[in-house]
Amino acid sequence: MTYPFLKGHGTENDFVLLPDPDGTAHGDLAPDRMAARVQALCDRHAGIGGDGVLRLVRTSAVDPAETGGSDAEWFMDYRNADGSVAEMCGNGTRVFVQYLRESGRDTGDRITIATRAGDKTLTFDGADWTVDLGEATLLGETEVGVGHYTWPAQHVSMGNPHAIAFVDSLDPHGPVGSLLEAPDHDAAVYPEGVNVEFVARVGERHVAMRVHERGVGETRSCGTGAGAVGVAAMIGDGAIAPATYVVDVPGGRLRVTWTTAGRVLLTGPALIVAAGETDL
Ligand SMILES: N[C@@H](CCC[C@H](N)C(=O)O)C(=O)O
Repeated sequence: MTYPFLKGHGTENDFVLLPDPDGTAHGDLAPDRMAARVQALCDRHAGIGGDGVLRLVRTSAVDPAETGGSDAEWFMDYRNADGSVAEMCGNGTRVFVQYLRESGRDTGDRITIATRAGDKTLTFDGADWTVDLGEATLLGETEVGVGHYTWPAQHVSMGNPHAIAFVDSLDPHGPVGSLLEAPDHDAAVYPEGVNVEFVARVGERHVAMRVHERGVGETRSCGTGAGAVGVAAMIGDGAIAPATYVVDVPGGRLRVTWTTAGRVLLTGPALIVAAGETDL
């Protein structure tokens, strides 16, 4: 049996999109088989390839325990490439609404979708999407490590967990290395795993980052990570809200605004690049 898919990315954080409006296309799959399907779709050699899967399903077709009883029409069912379920995906939200727009399912410039981390509202300025990620929760200091190097890190939740370490250099030949393996972290602080961002200062209100994502590996971008990094950098600089920082990622450029109300806004592109049918 085949089913439709699309491929899209936001600053090269890439996703397989699975339109499943009434929740029946994959609903027969037990959780372990859905995880296997996600792994097969995301496989870069034998599958379509992606950092994760975005299943697009009407909120009314999903257990309210997962959607938080949201009134939004669409629920973003996000899964990492290893099949694990995550609370949120910042880049994924932009790609999700870009698909809604291109498919004519919702042509508005302002769209609210449900996620496991609550409703997220996105606005379109004609080129980029801005997602209101909500408030960052600052959870204190921890430590991350690569090989025999360790760094102090900020523990920030954007609905999903992040550890942010400021470093002198992001060079893969330097201490941060190739990030082929997950950085060391405190399992007591992060029992569900963590997304680790390494950040270098580039200039005034301008930083660059590399990220090792939980459930994926190193990716070309992480939207919730960029949001958390922006806030950590602003706090480090003693910046007064509202403030906007540029966050460079290997796959492009994102902008992060911290509003006077304490909300974190993430702005960047979203592209749908392919569509087809698969039997994976
Ligand atoms: N790439 C995403 C984050 C995806 C989820 C993450 N790997 C996790 O497990 O928390 C983003 O753009 O935010």
